[in-house]
Amino acid sequence: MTSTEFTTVDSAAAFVPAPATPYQGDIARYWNNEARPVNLRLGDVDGLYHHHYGIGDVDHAALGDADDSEHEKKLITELHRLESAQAEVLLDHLGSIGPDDTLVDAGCGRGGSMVMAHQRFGCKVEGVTLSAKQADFANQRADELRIQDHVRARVCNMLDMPFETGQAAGSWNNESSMYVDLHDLFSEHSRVLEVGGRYVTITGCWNPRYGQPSKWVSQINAHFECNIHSRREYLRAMADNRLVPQAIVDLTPATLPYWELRATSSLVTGIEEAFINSYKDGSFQYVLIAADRV
Ligand SMILES: C[S@@+](CC[C@H](N)C(=O)[O-])C[C@H]1O[C@@H](n2cnc3c(N)ncnc32)[C@H](O)[C@@H]1O
Ligand SMILES: CC(C)=CCC/C(C)=C/COP(=O)(O)OP(=O)(O)O
Ligand SMILES: [Mg+2]
Repeated sequence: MTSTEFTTVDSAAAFVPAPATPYQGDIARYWNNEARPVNLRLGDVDGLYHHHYGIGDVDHAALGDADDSEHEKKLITELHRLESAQAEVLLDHLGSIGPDDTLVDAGCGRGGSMVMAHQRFGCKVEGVTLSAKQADFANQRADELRIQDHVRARVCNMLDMPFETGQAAGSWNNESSMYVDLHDLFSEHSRVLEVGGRYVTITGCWNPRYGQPSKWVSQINAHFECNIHSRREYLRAMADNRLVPQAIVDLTPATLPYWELRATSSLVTGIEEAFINSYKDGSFQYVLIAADRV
């Protein structure tokens, strides 16, 4: 076998299943083509590549003066620090996970959260994404870190995961639940989680108190080809699928500093205004929900 054949066989792209729906085909294409500097340059800071947003206060001392020649580099490092802080908070809510446990990252992107989970708990982490490019990227990072026996991404639909019933001690969606029907999603998490297992999501959701999705929420949906759900829909779909919330944390005030900082950077993508305005007018919320599988 030539080295080229090895590359093909080892690549997640060699095993790409047909998309379950035309929409999922669109989403696979979207993430296969994604290469925004706001994601790649932040990931280059320490090799943890995220496709989620940040939380926490900005460290203005670390940023230095705006006319400092290193300012942009410091700003990128700071945005990345806030994105990793977000993943740490998600992992904090998984409860006690041991090295013999398996975790499932549903919609794992380039795998940054999976690496962090393995580094924290020593456990196995299985990720799924629709994008072969993302799965290859995540698996290459795992190889480079020599944790490929514990961290693995594959191309598959999170609504139909190749894991056994009750196999996972914990599972999560980090900004990936707005691509699927929530009843279907929580039914599948409920299946793969052991009884007593923990599910965690961090997500943007529209606020039922606002009434309907605001124009900013509609703009975010159009930008990412996703379908943001309401907070009420999350709670209802969990209740219908044996997932009992133990913590509901409104992270909206904690994520605003990230967005306000990002809006000043050279890496803006044009979606910053929609996030800032919808968080400020109360139509959109950044929320963590941790639930027990009962
Ligand atoms: C915004 S990214 C989040 C990535 C990752 N959770 C993170 O925090 O970096 C959304 C991810 O959801 C995945 N996704 C969307 N719909 C999916 C589905 N039906 N099955 C599996 N993955 C899906 C995409 O492929 C992408 O990896
Ligand atoms: C909170 C909500 C509604 C999220 C939608 C899902 C999404 C696209 C998350 C960030 O991905 P990214 O890191 O690739 O986006 P960006 O390029 O804007 O940083
Ligand atoms: Mg990003």
